[in-house]
Amino acid sequence: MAVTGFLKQVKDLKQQEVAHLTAKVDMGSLRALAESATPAGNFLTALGQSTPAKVGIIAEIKKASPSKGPIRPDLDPFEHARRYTRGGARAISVLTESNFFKGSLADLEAVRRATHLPILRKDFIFSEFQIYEARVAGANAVLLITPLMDPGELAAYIALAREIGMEPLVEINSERQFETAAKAGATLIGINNRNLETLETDLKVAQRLAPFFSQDLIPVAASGISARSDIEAGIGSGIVNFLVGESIVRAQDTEAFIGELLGETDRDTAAQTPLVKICGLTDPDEAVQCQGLGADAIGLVFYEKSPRHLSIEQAQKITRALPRETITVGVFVNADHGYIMERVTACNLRAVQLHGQESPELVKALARSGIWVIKTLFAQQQPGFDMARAYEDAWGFLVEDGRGTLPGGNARPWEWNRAARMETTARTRLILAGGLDPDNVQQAVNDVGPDMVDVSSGVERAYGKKDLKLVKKFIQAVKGTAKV
Ligand SMILES: O=P(O)(O)OC[C@@H](O)[C@@H](O)c1c[nH]c2ccccc12
Repeated sequence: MAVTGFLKQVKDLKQQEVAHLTAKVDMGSLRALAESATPAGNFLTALGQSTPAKVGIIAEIKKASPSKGPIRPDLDPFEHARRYTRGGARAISVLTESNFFKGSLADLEAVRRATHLPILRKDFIFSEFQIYEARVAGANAVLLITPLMDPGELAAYIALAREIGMEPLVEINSERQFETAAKAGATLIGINNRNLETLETDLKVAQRLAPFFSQDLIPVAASGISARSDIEAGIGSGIVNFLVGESIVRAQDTEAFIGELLGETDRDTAAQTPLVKICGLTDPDEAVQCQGLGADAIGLVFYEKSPRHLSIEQAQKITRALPRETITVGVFVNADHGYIMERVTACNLRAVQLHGQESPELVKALARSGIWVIKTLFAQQQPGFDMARAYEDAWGFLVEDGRGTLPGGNARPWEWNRAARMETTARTRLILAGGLDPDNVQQAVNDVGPDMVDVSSGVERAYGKKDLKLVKKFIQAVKGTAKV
């Protein structure tokens, strides 16, 4: 498709860049790598959950732009992604284009380490190479810009992205482009208020095009959104997902600004619903059912003295049965690096939970390989809550009492709110555990405000066997609803 203005300029430049890169790679092995990548999160599912009362904000990492020049050149993608996550963003968009937007794939990789939210790679994509590359770096979605390619190519790239586990966000700026995108098979369609040829922004574009969308298509409004009133105008025309770049990046208080866009008046009551981790599963069917009920994370115990201990083969059966977006967590007690990594690799684990006296060095070494490390800190045992600073590489802290006979899963409630007072450096995630059950979890969540709650015995009928009715009741108590 012939393009003009800025779009032509980028297209020419990027085509050369991509030709140069693809000359050097073996596309077959890159595709194999992309197919085996299983980043957490599902972009389509996440956006599908938005409603007029709870809109989805896709917060963008954008250091500079062609129309504005530098926006925030020193932006740290890792720290910013954490702020977006805490503030309640639904997904994160990362501009990886380097010439005009000063982004990189390394930025996307840093965001991947920082969050469990789904990630969109924003770039000027016109080759399968860039789609594979996005997946390998940890993306759950890629941007495809309709006027940048022929309708046939667009359809092929949409299919390719889905084949390797990503959902494309297909961008349009006119009625004609909408027709092309819909015919090519797009589900998520980004209405860019900014015309990429002239770089002019007009918020009315999304409102004008939204009425064309049928029920099975999801519109996402993008560009120029800077206030709650812009979101409300979008809601008025049937849009419930919004992509926001510059104004979020420039905000003084990122979390508060996202809260404003979401229409939250009281940050405390609007705090994010915690994720739910069901721990100590031993059966693939049960694990799949827990996931189906809304469990975000599944814990697999690799500790021989535990009644819920799994062999590598048993654990593989469970992780292979689960959908890609499930956060699979291997639980270890005083195991060494080799023992842990063998299981991470064989079972394709997303995270590890270290439930003994593991050293800060081990946490650091594991975190370096891109695994999310959850370190357990105990109220009544070492390492205590005062050790948080020493474990600064941890993705999160699981807080437990530590009095029971087993290292975990003792079904004993404790003074949870001691954890709420815990001091951490760059607020690492807080995962509340120990004695939680369907009857007490709501109170515990209100008292502590954790990022995740963890339960094992509280939803069991026997060691390692979950009572699905209790699992459902537990998830309902945390999230207000459970899936059916
Ligand atoms: O910073 P804004 O005005 O909130 O815009 C964000 C986003 O829509 C914009 O970055 C964008 C939309 N489509 C693109 C395509 C390429 C590069 C960038 C974009």
